[in-house]
Amino acid sequence: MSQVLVELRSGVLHIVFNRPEKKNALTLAMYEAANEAFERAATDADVKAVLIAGEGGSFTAGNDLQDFLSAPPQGEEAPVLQFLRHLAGLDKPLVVAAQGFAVGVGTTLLMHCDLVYAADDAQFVLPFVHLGLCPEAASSLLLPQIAGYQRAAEKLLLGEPFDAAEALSMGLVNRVLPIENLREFAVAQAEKFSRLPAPSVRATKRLLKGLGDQGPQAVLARMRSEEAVFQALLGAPAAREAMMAFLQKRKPDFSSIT
Ligand SMILES: C/C=C/C(=O)SCCNC(=O)CCNC(=O)[C@H](O)C(C)(C)COP(=O)(O)OP(=O)(O)OC[C@H]1O[C@@H](n2cnc3c(N)ncnc32)[C@H](O)[C@@H]1OP(=O)(O)O
Repeated sequence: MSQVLVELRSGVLHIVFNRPEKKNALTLAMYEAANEAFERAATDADVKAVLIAGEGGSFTAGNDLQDFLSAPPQGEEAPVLQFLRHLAGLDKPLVVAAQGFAVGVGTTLLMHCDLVYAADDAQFVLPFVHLGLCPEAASSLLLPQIAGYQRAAEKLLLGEPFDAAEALSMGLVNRVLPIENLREFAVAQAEKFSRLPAPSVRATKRLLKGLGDQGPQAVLARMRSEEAVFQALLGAPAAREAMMAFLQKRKPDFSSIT
Protein backbone atom coordinates (compact mmCIF):
# COMPACT_ATOMS: atom_id res chain seq x y z
CA MET A 1 0.00 0.00 0.00
CA SER A 2 1.29 3.44 -0.94
CA GLN A 3 2.51 5.67 1.90
CA VAL A 4 0.76 8.67 0.34
CA LEU A 5 -2.76 8.03 -0.90
CA VAL A 6 -3.86 10.35 -3.69
CA GLU A 7 -7.41 10.40 -4.97
CA LEU A 8 -9.59 12.94 -6.82
CA ARG A 9 -13.14 12.89 -5.46
CA SER A 10 -15.86 15.46 -6.13
CA GLY A 11 -13.33 18.06 -7.27
CA VAL A 12 -11.08 17.57 -4.23
CA LEU A 13 -7.61 16.05 -4.55
CA HIS A 14 -7.08 14.06 -1.34
CA ILE A 15 -3.41 13.76 -0.30
CA VAL A 16 -3.34 11.41 2.67
CA PHE A 17 -0.19 10.40 4.59
CA ASN A 18 -0.39 6.67 5.14
CA ARG A 19 2.44 5.40 7.32
CA PRO A 20 0.55 5.08 10.59
CA GLU A 21 3.02 2.64 12.19
CA LYS A 22 5.56 5.51 12.15
CA LYS A 23 2.99 8.20 13.02
CA ASN A 24 3.07 9.24 9.34
CA ALA A 25 6.66 10.53 9.59
CA LEU A 26 7.50 11.85 6.13
CA THR A 27 10.20 10.14 4.07
CA LEU A 28 11.85 11.36 0.87
CA ALA A 29 9.61 9.03 -1.12
CA MET A 30 6.52 10.43 0.60
CA TYR A 31 7.51 14.03 -0.23
CA GLU A 32 8.11 12.96 -3.83
CA ALA A 33 4.66 11.38 -4.02
CA ALA A 34 3.04 14.46 -2.48
CA ASN A 35 4.96 16.70 -4.91
CA GLU A 36 3.57 14.76 -7.88
CA ALA A 37 0.09 15.23 -6.46
CA PHE A 38 0.68 18.98 -6.03
CA GLU A 39 1.87 19.24 -9.65
CA ARG A 40 -1.38 17.60 -10.70
CA ALA A 41 -3.38 19.93 -8.43
CA ALA A 42 -1.76 22.97 -10.03
CA THR A 43 -2.44 21.90 -13.62
CA ASP A 44 -5.62 19.75 -13.61
CA ALA A 45 -8.73 21.92 -14.02
CA ASP A 46 -10.82 19.17 -12.40
CA VAL A 47 -9.01 19.81 -9.10
CA LYS A 48 -10.86 22.60 -7.31
CA ALA A 49 -9.24 22.17 -3.87
CA VAL A 50 -6.69 19.97 -2.08
CA LEU A 51 -7.30 18.15 1.20
CA ILE A 52 -4.27 17.07 3.29
CA ALA A 53 -4.89 14.45 5.97
CA GLY A 54 -3.25 11.50 7.74
CA GLU A 55 -4.39 7.91 8.25
CA GLY A 56 -4.46 6.44 11.77
CA GLY A 57 -4.12 8.31 15.04
CA SER A 58 -1.67 11.00 13.90
CA PHE A 59 -1.55 13.68 11.23
CA THR A 60 2.23 13.45 10.85
CA ALA A 61 5.28 13.19 13.15
CA GLY A 62 7.15 15.45 10.72
CA ASN A 63 10.24 14.68 8.73
CA ASP A 64 11.58 11.15 9.14
CA LEU A 65 14.59 11.54 11.45
CA GLN A 66 16.45 8.58 9.98
CA ASP A 67 16.19 10.30 6.58
CA PHE A 68 17.52 13.55 8.08
CA LEU A 69 20.61 11.63 9.25
CA SER A 70 21.19 9.51 6.15
CA ALA A 71 19.97 11.81 3.36
CA PRO A 72 19.84 15.43 4.58
CA PRO A 73 18.17 17.85 2.15
CA GLN A 74 20.73 19.50 -0.13
CA GLY A 75 20.02 22.13 -2.77
CA GLU A 76 16.74 23.64 -3.90
CA GLU A 77 15.65 20.40 -5.59
CA ALA A 78 15.46 18.46 -2.31
CA PRO A 79 11.99 16.85 -2.14
CA VAL A 80 11.15 18.45 1.21
CA LEU A 81 12.00 21.91 -0.12
CA GLN A 82 9.95 21.31 -3.26
CA PHE A 83 7.08 20.23 -1.00
CA LEU A 84 7.29 23.51 0.94
CA ARG A 85 7.33 25.54 -2.29
CA HIS A 86 4.23 23.72 -3.55
CA LEU A 87 2.43 24.57 -0.32
CA ALA A 88 3.39 28.23 -0.65
CA GLY A 89 2.66 28.50 -4.36
CA LEU A 90 -0.63 26.69 -5.00
CA ASP A 91 -3.44 29.10 -5.88
CA LYS A 92 -6.22 26.59 -5.14
CA PRO A 93 -7.59 26.19 -1.61
CA LEU A 94 -5.64 23.94 0.73
CA VAL A 95 -7.77 22.30 3.42
CA VAL A 96 -6.31 20.28 6.32
CA ALA A 97 -7.76 17.69 8.70
CA ALA A 98 -5.24 17.17 11.54
CA GLN A 99 -5.62 14.69 14.39
CA GLY A 100 -3.18 13.39 17.00
CA PHE A 101 0.44 14.48 16.58
CA ALA A 102 1.31 17.27 14.12
CA VAL A 103 5.06 17.68 14.64
CA GLY A 104 7.60 19.91 12.87
CA VAL A 105 6.54 20.29 9.27
CA GLY A 106 3.23 18.75 10.41
CA THR A 107 2.58 22.06 12.18
CA THR A 108 4.45 24.45 9.89
CA LEU A 109 2.60 23.25 6.80
CA LEU A 110 -0.65 24.43 8.39
CA MET A 111 0.62 28.01 8.17
CA HIS A 112 0.36 27.81 4.36
CA CYS A 113 -3.14 26.33 4.30
CA ASP A 114 -6.45 28.12 3.95
CA LEU A 115 -8.87 26.06 6.04
CA VAL A 116 -7.36 24.13 8.94
CA TYR A 117 -9.52 21.76 10.98
CA ALA A 118 -8.15 19.96 14.03
CA ALA A 119 -9.45 17.08 16.11
CA ASP A 120 -9.87 17.71 19.81
CA ASP A 121 -6.95 15.32 20.48
CA ALA A 122 -4.51 17.19 18.21
CA GLN A 123 -1.07 18.03 19.64
CA PHE A 124 1.09 20.53 17.79
CA VAL A 125 4.87 20.70 18.28
CA LEU A 126 7.60 22.88 16.80
CA PRO A 127 10.57 20.93 18.25
CA PHE A 128 13.32 22.50 16.15
CA VAL A 129 15.46 23.76 19.03
CA HIS A 130 15.23 20.36 20.78
CA LEU A 131 16.52 18.81 17.57
CA GLY A 132 19.44 21.25 17.28
CA LEU A 133 17.67 22.85 14.29
CA CYS A 134 15.85 26.10 13.47
CA PRO A 135 12.39 26.88 12.03
CA GLU A 136 11.50 25.93 8.44
CA ALA A 137 8.69 26.49 5.93
CA ALA A 138 8.93 30.24 6.60
CA SER A 139 7.41 29.58 10.02
CA SER A 140 9.77 32.17 11.55
CA LEU A 141 7.88 34.73 9.44
CA LEU A 142 4.38 33.23 9.31
CA LEU A 143 3.87 32.21 12.96
CA PRO A 144 4.48 35.73 14.34
CA GLN A 145 2.05 37.04 11.69
CA ILE A 146 -0.59 34.48 12.68
CA ALA A 147 -0.16 34.36 16.44
CA GLY A 148 1.77 37.51 17.40
CA TYR A 149 5.48 37.68 18.22
CA GLN A 150 5.44 36.52 21.87
CA ARG A 151 3.32 33.44 21.27
CA ALA A 152 5.37 32.53 18.22
CA ALA A 153 8.60 33.00 20.16
CA GLU A 154 7.37 30.79 23.01
CA LYS A 155 6.39 27.99 20.63
CA LEU A 156 9.53 28.18 18.48
CA LEU A 157 12.10 28.81 21.23
CA LEU A 158 10.83 26.37 23.86
CA GLY A 159 9.37 23.82 21.42
CA GLU A 160 6.78 22.55 23.88
CA PRO A 161 3.61 20.80 22.61
CA PHE A 162 0.34 22.74 22.55
CA ASP A 163 -3.17 21.46 22.17
CA ALA A 164 -6.00 22.11 19.74
CA ALA A 165 -7.69 24.69 21.99
CA GLU A 166 -4.49 26.73 22.15
CA ALA A 167 -3.94 26.38 18.38
CA LEU A 168 -7.46 27.70 17.89
CA SER A 169 -6.88 30.66 20.18
CA MET A 170 -3.62 31.43 18.33
CA GLY A 171 -5.41 31.50 14.97
CA LEU A 172 -3.48 28.51 13.65
CA VAL A 173 -6.66 26.43 13.14
CA ASN A 174 -10.15 27.44 12.02
CA ARG A 175 -12.15 25.00 14.10
CA VAL A 176 -11.75 22.11 16.56
CA LEU A 177 -13.99 19.09 16.08
CA PRO A 178 -14.58 15.75 17.78
CA ILE A 179 -12.22 13.28 16.11
CA GLU A 180 -15.09 11.18 14.73
CA ASN A 181 -16.43 14.18 12.76
CA LEU A 182 -13.10 15.64 11.63
CA ARG A 183 -12.50 14.12 8.19
CA GLU A 184 -16.13 14.29 7.09
CA PHE A 185 -16.36 17.97 8.02
CA ALA A 186 -13.07 18.88 6.32
CA VAL A 187 -14.06 17.02 3.14
CA ALA A 188 -17.46 18.76 3.07
CA GLN A 189 -15.74 22.15 3.44
CA ALA A 190 -13.28 21.31 0.63
CA GLU A 191 -16.08 20.09 -1.66
CA LYS A 192 -17.79 23.47 -1.38
CA PHE A 193 -15.12 24.79 -3.75
CA SER A 194 -16.40 22.47 -6.52
CA ARG A 195 -19.64 24.46 -6.52
CA LEU A 196 -18.01 27.91 -6.58
CA PRO A 197 -16.61 29.69 -9.66
CA ALA A 198 -12.99 28.50 -9.90
CA PRO A 199 -11.49 31.74 -11.37
CA SER A 200 -12.93 33.76 -8.52
CA VAL A 201 -11.71 31.30 -5.87
CA ARG A 202 -8.21 31.33 -7.37
CA ALA A 203 -8.13 35.11 -7.77
CA THR A 204 -9.22 35.53 -4.15
CA LYS A 205 -6.53 33.19 -2.88
CA ARG A 206 -3.88 34.90 -5.02
CA LEU A 207 -4.87 38.25 -3.52
CA LEU A 208 -5.03 36.92 0.05
CA LYS A 209 -1.56 35.36 -0.20
CA GLY A 210 0.03 37.93 -2.52
CA LEU A 211 0.87 35.05 -4.87
CA GLY A 212 3.32 35.58 -7.71
CA ASP A 213 4.51 32.92 -10.13
CA GLN A 214 5.88 30.57 -7.47
CA GLY A 215 4.54 31.96 -4.26
CA PRO A 216 4.65 35.08 -2.11
CA GLN A 217 8.11 36.61 -2.44
CA ALA A 218 8.60 37.37 1.27
CA VAL A 219 7.69 33.78 2.17
CA LEU A 220 10.05 32.32 -0.43
CA ALA A 221 12.85 34.64 0.67
CA ARG A 222 12.37 33.58 4.33
CA MET A 223 12.33 29.91 3.33
CA ARG A 224 15.68 30.39 1.61
CA SER A 225 17.21 32.14 4.67
CA GLU A 226 15.89 29.41 6.98
CA GLU A 227 17.13 26.66 4.66
CA ALA A 228 20.73 27.91 4.77
CA VAL A 229 20.75 27.91 8.58
CA PHE A 230 18.76 24.66 8.85
CA GLN A 231 21.11 22.77 6.54
CA ALA A 232 24.18 23.98 8.44
CA LEU A 233 22.63 23.00 11.79
CA LEU A 234 21.53 19.61 10.45
CA GLY A 235 25.18 18.68 9.86
CA ALA A 236 26.30 19.92 13.29
CA PRO A 237 26.82 17.79 16.43
CA ALA A 238 23.67 18.87 18.34
CA ALA A 239 21.27 17.71 15.63
CA ARG A 240 23.08 14.44 15.14
CA GLU A 241 22.98 13.78 18.89
CA ALA A 242 19.26 14.70 19.13
CA MET A 243 18.29 12.44 16.25
CA MET A 244 20.51 9.52 17.24
CA ALA A 245 19.03 9.77 20.75
CA PHE A 246 15.48 9.65 19.40
CA LEU A 247 16.20 6.64 17.22
CA GLN A 248 18.05 4.89 20.06
CA LYS A 249 15.16 5.70 22.45
CA ARG A 250 17.31 7.60 24.95
CA LYS A 251 17.57 11.19 26.20
CA PRO A 252 19.98 13.41 24.23
CA ASP A 253 23.17 14.57 25.94
CA PHE A 254 24.10 18.10 24.82
CA SER A 255 26.62 18.61 27.67
CA SER A 256 29.69 18.64 25.39
CA ILE A 257 28.06 21.02 22.89
CA THR A 258 29.02 24.68 23.37
C1 LIG B 1 11.64 20.02 7.37
C2 LIG B 1 10.92 19.30 8.43
C3 LIG B 1 11.34 19.31 9.73
C4 LIG B 1 10.63 18.54 10.76
O1 LIG B 1 9.55 18.02 10.57
S1 LIG B 1 11.42 18.42 12.27
C5 LIG B 1 10.38 17.36 13.23
C6 LIG B 1 10.79 15.92 13.14
N1 LIG B 1 9.93 15.11 13.95
C7 LIG B 1 10.13 14.82 15.26
O2 LIG B 1 11.09 15.24 15.87
C8 LIG B 1 9.12 13.93 15.94
C9 LIG B 1 9.74 12.66 16.43
N2 LIG B 1 8.72 11.79 17.01
C10 LIG B 1 8.26 11.94 18.26
O3 LIG B 1 8.63 12.83 18.99
C11 LIG B 1 7.28 10.91 18.75
O4 LIG B 1 7.32 9.81 17.90
C12 LIG B 1 5.82 11.41 18.80
C13 LIG B 1 5.70 12.47 19.91
C14 LIG B 1 5.37 11.99 17.45
C15 LIG B 1 4.89 10.21 19.14
O5 LIG B 1 5.36 9.57 20.31
P1 LIG B 1 4.80 8.10 20.65
O6 LIG B 1 3.32 8.11 20.63
O7 LIG B 1 5.49 7.69 21.94
O8 LIG B 1 5.27 7.17 19.45
P2 LIG B 1 6.73 6.59 19.12
O9 LIG B 1 6.88 5.25 19.78
O10 LIG B 1 7.78 7.61 19.42
O11 LIG B 1 6.64 6.43 17.51
C16 LIG B 1 6.08 5.29 16.89
C17 LIG B 1 7.07 4.80 15.84
O12 LIG B 1 7.23 5.86 14.89
C18 LIG B 1 8.61 6.22 14.80
N3 LIG B 1 8.70 7.67 14.54
C19 LIG B 1 7.92 8.64 15.08
N4 LIG B 1 8.27 9.83 14.59
C20 LIG B 1 9.30 9.61 13.75
C21 LIG B 1 10.11 10.46 12.94
N5 LIG B 1 9.88 11.79 12.88
N6 LIG B 1 11.07 9.91 12.21
C22 LIG B 1 11.29 8.57 12.22
N7 LIG B 1 10.55 7.71 12.97
C23 LIG B 1 9.58 8.23 13.71
C24 LIG B 1 9.21 5.84 16.16
O13 LIG B 1 10.62 5.67 16.06
C25 LIG B 1 8.47 4.54 16.43
O14 LIG B 1 9.06 3.56 15.63
P3 LIG B 1 9.26 2.06 16.26
O15 LIG B 1 7.87 1.56 16.56
O16 LIG B 1 9.92 1.27 15.15
O17 LIG B 1 10.09 2.19 17.49
